[in-house]
Amino acid sequence: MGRNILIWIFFLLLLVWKYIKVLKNYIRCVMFSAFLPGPEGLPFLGNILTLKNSDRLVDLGTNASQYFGRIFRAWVLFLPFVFVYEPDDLKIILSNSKASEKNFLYCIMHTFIGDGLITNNGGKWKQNRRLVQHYFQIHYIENYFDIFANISQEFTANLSTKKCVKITEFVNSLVLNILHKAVLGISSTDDNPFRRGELLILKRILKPWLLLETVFKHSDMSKRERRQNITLHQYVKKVLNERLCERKKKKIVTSPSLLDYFIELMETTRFSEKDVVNESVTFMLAGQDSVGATIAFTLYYLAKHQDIQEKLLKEITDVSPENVPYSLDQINRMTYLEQCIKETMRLAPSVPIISRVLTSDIVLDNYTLPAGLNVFISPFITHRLPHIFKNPLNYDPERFSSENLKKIPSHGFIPYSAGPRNCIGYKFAYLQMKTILATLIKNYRFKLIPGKENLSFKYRVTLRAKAGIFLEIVPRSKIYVD
Ligand code: HEM
Repeated sequence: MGRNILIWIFFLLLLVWKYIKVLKNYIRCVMFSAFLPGPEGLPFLGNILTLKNSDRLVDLGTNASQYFGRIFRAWVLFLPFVFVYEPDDLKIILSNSKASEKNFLYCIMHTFIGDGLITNNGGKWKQNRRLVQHYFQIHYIENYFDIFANISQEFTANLSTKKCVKITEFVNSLVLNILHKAVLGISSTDDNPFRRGELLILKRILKPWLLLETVFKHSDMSKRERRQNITLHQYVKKVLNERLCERKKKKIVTSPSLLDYFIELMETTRFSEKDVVNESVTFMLAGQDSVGATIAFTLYYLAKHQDIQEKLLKEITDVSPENVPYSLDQINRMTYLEQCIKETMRLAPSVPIISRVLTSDIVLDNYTLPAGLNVFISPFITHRLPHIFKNPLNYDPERFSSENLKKIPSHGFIPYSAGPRNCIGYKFAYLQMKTILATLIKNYRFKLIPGKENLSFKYRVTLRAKAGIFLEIVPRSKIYVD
């Protein structure tokens, strides 16, 4: 009896100690943030309403360093968030995975995405990242080239030339078809559930009582997200089961998909069947809007800057003068195309913000950030710092020529984040985006439409064009089809 009481007291003290530590950290974060500059907020709500105002967000993102200096804070209710955007500071935070982890905002995504590399922390993330990383080496990625090239060509051949095409819709459909084939090894259909997914993270922050898991799980929003999550997981599980049946029948897979590699891991390592499904869903979602938005934004900037589009066309036709499908080597030689994509990702990074919580104090040049602090890292802000990129609002692919590239400081260009939790799919994304854009630009000229010349952003988890992007498409010559 006496021993039981002692054990209870021990656990109680442990609990009290844990909460005292959390409280102590919270008070340190509030004290630290209270003295930082930042946008004006409302009592109690803080800066929540700013999240609804895309124009204000773009203004803050473009002028942060002029308004606030090196770092600034924003409040979501009583929680402070600190924005860090100078390359030297980012290097310290992003390269030290022991000092920072993904924070509670990624738990919000969990209901929809489920477990996977994006949402996991700790040992599970470490194990799966190490196993999956192997299949993202360039020689594996290059195996997908035929999928990228064939589907791009098929879509380009069927692109109707109209005075006004909603380019965002066209590109998203093209990217989803490619992902289906490359990740799941099947062709996409019109009713596949990945066409309908929606992350409700922003809507949830705008109704902050829904940030409490106990309240959220009874809401319609939560039910909708859980239904979507179940549908996506069931869909992938069905594809996996069919694939496993084919393997039992010893059907030979000529061009393996990512799912085939995951099955290989399942058969040889601790990667479980659940991991196969979770990671496949994660990769299907991670590779969709990010790539789609970058391609659509690039076409917009090329339509706006006809001289740059002409220069790019010259590179494409110099490398590939014949009207025949590209080879991998030709795509790899298109360096100006890569510069154009990078310049798009500088001005319009499709992941405009990522977030971390500090697990220990971090010393920067002028500040010590306290443990427990929620930090926002915004490629959108960093890429618009005028002391890193002169005339930051100008679209100029020359910034990424081999000569000028050396002048960009480490962590000055971070569209894929950096450090151990950087984007695992970035080589996949570059090759895919280059192949799609080279196919489109060789066959069509893209032009702005009078009255729809302006691009205004809206922030979701990915950056989007407010009302979509509409362009005029003019055929260059008769298109080639196999
Ligand atoms: C233009 C295209 C893309 C951009 C700009 C992009 C950007 C990013 C960024 C910024 C992160 C870090 C997120 C964070 O720390 O919160 C990330 C992570 C990730 N990305 Fe991408 N991404 C792109 C394409 C892709 C593609 C094509 C795939 C897969 C096929 C992919 C898979 C992932 C995964 C699995 C992670 C989580 C990695 C980890 O934490 O270990 N991404 N991406």
